Amino acid sequence: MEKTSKSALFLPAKLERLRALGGCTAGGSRVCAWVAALRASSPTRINSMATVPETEEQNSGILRRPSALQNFERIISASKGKQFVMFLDYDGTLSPIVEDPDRAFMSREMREALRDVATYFPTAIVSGRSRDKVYNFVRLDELYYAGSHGMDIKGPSNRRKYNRGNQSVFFQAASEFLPMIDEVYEALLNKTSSIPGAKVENNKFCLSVHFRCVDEQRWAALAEQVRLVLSAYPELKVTQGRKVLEIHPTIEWNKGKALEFLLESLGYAYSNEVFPVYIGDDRSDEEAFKVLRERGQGVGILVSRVAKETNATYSLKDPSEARVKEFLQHLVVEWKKSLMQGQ
Ligand SMILES: O=P(O)(O)OC[C@H]1O[C@H](O[C@H]2O[C@H](CO)[C@@H](O)[C@H](O)[C@H]2O)[C@H](O)[C@@H](O)[C@@H]1O
Repeated sequence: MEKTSKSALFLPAKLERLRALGGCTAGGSRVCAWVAALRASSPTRINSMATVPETEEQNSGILRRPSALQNFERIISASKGKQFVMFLDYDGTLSPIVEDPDRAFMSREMREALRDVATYFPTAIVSGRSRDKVYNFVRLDELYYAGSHGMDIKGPSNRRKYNRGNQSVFFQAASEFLPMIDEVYEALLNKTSSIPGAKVENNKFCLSVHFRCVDEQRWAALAEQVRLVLSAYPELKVTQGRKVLEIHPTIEWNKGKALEFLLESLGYAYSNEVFPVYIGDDRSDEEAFKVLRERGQGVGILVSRVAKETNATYSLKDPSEARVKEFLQHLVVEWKKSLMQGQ
């Protein structure tokens, strides 16, 4: 009698699991891996309006980082005598995650908190969005903006208070990729137009393919279109965000490099007098957390409802907006207090 191997016995169950992963039965392991990562990236949608909160159990075994709010005093005492520099991600950190990326507005209160922070500390937004788009949401001229995952950086035009080099800050890491990104954008628009809910966003030096409003059974089909289009562009790579595939040039540049670039522009490249704080919710923010960890400077703060593997030191729990705003407000109050005590 022919012997059935152990792996063959498991095959139907394995296929069933793959099917459950967004209709992932074709397209190879790359597409299935993307779909699996997308499923894990954000709360599951049960209808067009509601989300199911993820639970701690989903990530059992991973310990949540201590709360940045509960450890506020500790952060302040570590920063004594140093210059705070604030770095903030946009989506999911300063604005809530919503279904339509064009409507991810920041609240008036958050804008106020951000404006206050930027009055006292150099402050940068580091986002996957294009620089123009993120500026249009935030609309504060006194900030530094690093769009396209840090590949497009511009400092404030109207103020050089913190810029010790006193030069205006402007840097684009991937200009030569612009025509290619535009070409791939058109191809993706064309190839994904028949998939209901699919959205392709042009973020200038990178692209986002949104899965949030696509039926999960069609996720593999959408991911397969991305794979097919990109097979002609080995110069581009794909990373996963919150129900989004992000397409970037394969260059050694990311949010961590942008953080280093900005610290250098501010005159803090090799300084011990600086205390950078980076707050973000996404995989792409991990590069920046890692840089802080390696420099042994400042703190990375992960915004997340659940415990996750992270290079951040602290965390802020959802609702992200409320917690991030509270943290920024605390910082300003504490700073004003220290100024008064110093007088
Ligand atoms: O680096 P970020 O500022 O966090 O940008 C990352 C991506 O954010 C946006 O997508 C995410 O937020 C959308 C609005 O809430 C949501 O609909 C989407 O599902 C999320 O992935 C943005 O639209 C992308 O282009 C960015 O890459």
